[in-house]
Amino acid sequence: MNKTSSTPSHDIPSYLDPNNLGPWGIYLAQVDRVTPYLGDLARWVETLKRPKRSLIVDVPIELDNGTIAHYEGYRVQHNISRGPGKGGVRFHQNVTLSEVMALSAWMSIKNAAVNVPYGGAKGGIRVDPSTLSMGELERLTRRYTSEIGLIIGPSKDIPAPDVNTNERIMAWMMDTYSMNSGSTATGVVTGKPIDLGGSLGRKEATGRGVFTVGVEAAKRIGLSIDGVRIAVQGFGNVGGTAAKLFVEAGARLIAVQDHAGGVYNDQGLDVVALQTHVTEHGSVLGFAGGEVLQPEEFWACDCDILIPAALEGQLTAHNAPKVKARMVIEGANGPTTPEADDILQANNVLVLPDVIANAGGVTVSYFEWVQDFSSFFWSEAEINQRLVNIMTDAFTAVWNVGQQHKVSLRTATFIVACTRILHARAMRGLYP
Ligand SMILES: NC(=O)C1=CN([C@@H]2O[C@H](COP(=O)(O)OP(=O)(O)OC[C@H]3O[C@@H](n4cnc5c(N)ncnc54)[C@H](OP(=O)(O)O)[C@@H]3O)[C@@H](O)[C@H]2O)C=CC1
Ligand SMILES: O=C(O)CCC(=O)C(=O)O
Repeated sequence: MNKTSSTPSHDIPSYLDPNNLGPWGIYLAQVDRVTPYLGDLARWVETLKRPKRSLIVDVPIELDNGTIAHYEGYRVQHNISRGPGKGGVRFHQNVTLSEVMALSAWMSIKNAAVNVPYGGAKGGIRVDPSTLSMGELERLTRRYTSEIGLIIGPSKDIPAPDVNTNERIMAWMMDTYSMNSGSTATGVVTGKPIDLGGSLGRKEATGRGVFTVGVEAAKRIGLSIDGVRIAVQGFGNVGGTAAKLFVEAGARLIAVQDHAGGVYNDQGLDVVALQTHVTEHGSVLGFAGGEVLQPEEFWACDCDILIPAALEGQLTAHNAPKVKARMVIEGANGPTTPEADDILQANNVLVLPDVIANAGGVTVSYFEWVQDFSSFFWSEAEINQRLVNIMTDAFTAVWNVGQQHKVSLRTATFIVACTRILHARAMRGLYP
């Protein structure tokens, strides 16, 4: 190709449309906000606006009724300057390439913010897994793993659980990759069952990290956890664990909302009984220990700490003005739109952003990966203590940058993380 016909260096491929209004567009807006704080490294910022690799795969499986169904799957490695790609796999009916790109980019930021030696990646399949039998789910997982096997591996890209995926799915992924590569490769995924090289503490790690940074931030704004009123959206792995830890520390869980409905009790919901109810009935709906809460009432409920722990785009310009909480802790990835961010900041609501608040999961995933490589496993107490140390130090660094530049904690986290990523990029140079 001659020079005049080559693509200009800042031509934007259509799938990277900067006017994208979905999660990818939100991520790009967040990068734009941090760019003025990057100094000389700003010359590399375009790197953050383009995923390194985006793989779209067709995942055909035979359903139990004999028909063949095709699902679209993705694995995106946003940035691998600091180490292998790392991030979860989501099975959900609304998964899109734009969403997976944004989730992979947030993984790059998160991993750099807590300084674990990874880049950022994420994967997913557009499927409602509740419509599949166990056999269909296993076939789907195994076929997807084989399809993305081109780019994953213990030193290339290491998946983990996310929405609607769990340790059983990680076991199938590990087994499929191992069969295809001819040796048992425990380090190819994290969040595995303990008996297959999983780590103690991983299941609760994201919620524990949410709790840890919540306590740290509360200290700084003079909020006592004892008696504090919390409301949680999403009562799965992250929301359920965070709620339980806050309640154990003396907080009162007054509202919970999941996909099917909401439940409220001004005197406090019994978190253990609620978890049992969800396990038995699949939702908080119908829980006898509280009254029904309408979806629009949830965001306006009279709480001190609000924890969105479900999906992206939940706190918007529409409901952010109603928030009464003093603090929002983002257990979910991307729950707050940039407009909502501005409204919350103007209303003096402190937002602890996803890219630091929910980093506990990947931190213990890192411990799992290290333990698998060394075949030497740590006690749960040791893991939890190391997790708390990393989260506390990372949060303190972000808090100090926020104070120094008088910016939101989201922008502060991006300053810390983007500086680390782009410094690594600059040191590595461009040419093979
Ligand atoms: N698992 C992990 O280690 C990490 C997860 N995260 C993020 O945390 C969030 C939750 O993940 P996780 O807990 O693992 O997922 P789970 O699948 O365990 O739980 C998801 C929860 O969100 C609820 N939910 C789904 N859609 C909605 C909706 N539209 N409105 C209200 N509630 C809804 C689900 O309710 P229902 O069951 O009724 O559908 C369920 O309670 C995601 O954003 C994920 O990316 C971040 C870091 C690590
Ligand atoms: O544990 C991991 O590797 C990643 C978890 C994840 O997907 C996330 O933090 O959003």
